[in-house]
Amino acid sequence: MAATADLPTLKVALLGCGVVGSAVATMLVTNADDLAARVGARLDLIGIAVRRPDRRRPDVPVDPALFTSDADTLVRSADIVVEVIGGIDPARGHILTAMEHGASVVTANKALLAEDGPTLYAAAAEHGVDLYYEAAVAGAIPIVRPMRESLVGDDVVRVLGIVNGTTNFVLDKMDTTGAGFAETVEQAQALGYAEADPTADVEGFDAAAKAAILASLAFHTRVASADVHREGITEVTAADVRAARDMDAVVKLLAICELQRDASGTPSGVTVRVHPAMIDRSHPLASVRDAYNAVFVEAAAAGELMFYGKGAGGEPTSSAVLGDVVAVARHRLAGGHGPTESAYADLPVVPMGHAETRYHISLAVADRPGVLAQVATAFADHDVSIETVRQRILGEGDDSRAQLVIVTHRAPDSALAATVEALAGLDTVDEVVSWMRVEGA
Ligand SMILES: NC(=O)c1ccc[n+]([C@@H]2O[C@H](COP(=O)([O-])OP(=O)(O)OC[C@H]3O[C@@H](n4cnc5c(N)ncnc54)[C@H](O)[C@@H]3O)[C@@H](O)[C@H]2O)c1
Ligand SMILES: N[C@@H](CCO)C(=O)O
Ligand code: NA
Repeated sequence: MAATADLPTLKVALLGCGVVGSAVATMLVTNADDLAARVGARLDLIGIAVRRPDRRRPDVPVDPALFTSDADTLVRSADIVVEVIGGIDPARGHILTAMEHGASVVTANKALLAEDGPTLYAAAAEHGVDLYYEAAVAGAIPIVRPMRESLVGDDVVRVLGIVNGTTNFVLDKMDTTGAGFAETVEQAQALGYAEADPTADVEGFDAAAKAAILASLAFHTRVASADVHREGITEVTAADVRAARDMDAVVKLLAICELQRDASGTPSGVTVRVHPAMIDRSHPLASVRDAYNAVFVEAAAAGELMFYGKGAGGEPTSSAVLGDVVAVARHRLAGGHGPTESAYADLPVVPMGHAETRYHISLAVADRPGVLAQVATAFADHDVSIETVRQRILGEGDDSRAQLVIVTHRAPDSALAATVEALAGLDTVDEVVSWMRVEGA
């Protein structure tokens, strides 16, 4: 390797030394020569801000004197600040201070970007620095840079993502073992996938933040976490998973970002939602197993693309962070900048009721003449067109019951909700056993 000792130096400050931060620090130190050769400058780790600087960290091969509890002072003297503390504050304040003092920022903080990304972008533009965040969506998988750069000449029309590893692990295990939700979450915790408090994952908050970031990038508009329709996986039952199997589908927690157009074909809004959905086993996303992530993108000219890999874990996530560090370091040396915020389209986020998809509905009904006609009328009354109906007779005689499984054509979510309410009110319907959206067609 060519000597790198004489190269110029860029000062890197690391904020946070947890799962991601410790892997980033390790890579910065152990790969120092290669990184220097790739950047054209040595990346000098000048400090690591943590809550408890005195704690021993034998796994992190750095000089213990680098640890400090004073993040505010540290960021003022850096060229590049890597923020892997997480959460909104104080991470936001440190990033803004860093930018004010001329540092480019690399962050993995999806929560902050999805809550207040425009403030960070504005500060980066004001101070002429970079804001990079590949690790914030789907960990190691390159998806932010493809959306911001590779696909920016095309028109993205839809993004379907499995962007949370914990929930994918749980749903995959429910599918392969037939087990219920609670016992599968316990297994995920035992294996270290799910946190002790798995709320952010299983209730879809983590996926919703990633969906907001993806939608903003895909459609050149601002979408925040609060704009995302969010349903988690806590209500998914073993029966739902079996019902999906019966129609050769699998249940996934999907992040779905779609462009809506008016009658003239002009983009008129976006829908952004996170919820469990059935997806046909022939769809590429159905093959995403265990805790893996994948993002399926449909673009006008490129057609369909899928990005697949590890969405979490210290080392995989640090790969994305280091890629960003090299990119912003190169810009500093060459005197250029990466992309700024692109929100010119300024599209409204349309309410969930306007989102259109297909639905799987399972009903317990009486087995007598006219039942099917009544059920079909409830769908027709709400302009929801039925694609398939399957009936299974349960029991015999006057009191025999039937299970009806109906799959619809595409319909607005509000129409489906009204149909389900009408079905529940029919005297021939014992119960709307379950309903779930069907995606990917
Ligand atoms: N863990 C993953 O797999 C993963 C994947 C993608 C993105 N991320 C994101 O990376 C970020 C970090 O995640 P993590 O899993 O490493 O978290 P973590 O909890 O393991 O680490 C957080 C670190 O920040 C430190 N910290 C907290 N508050 C601080 C403060 N006020 N000042 C200084 N240090 C402080 C903690 O001491 C700890 O060292 C989060 O934004 C997370 O969403 C994590
Ligand atoms: N908790 C997340 C990883 C960090 O985004 C997951 O399970 O995918
Ligand atoms: Na990524």
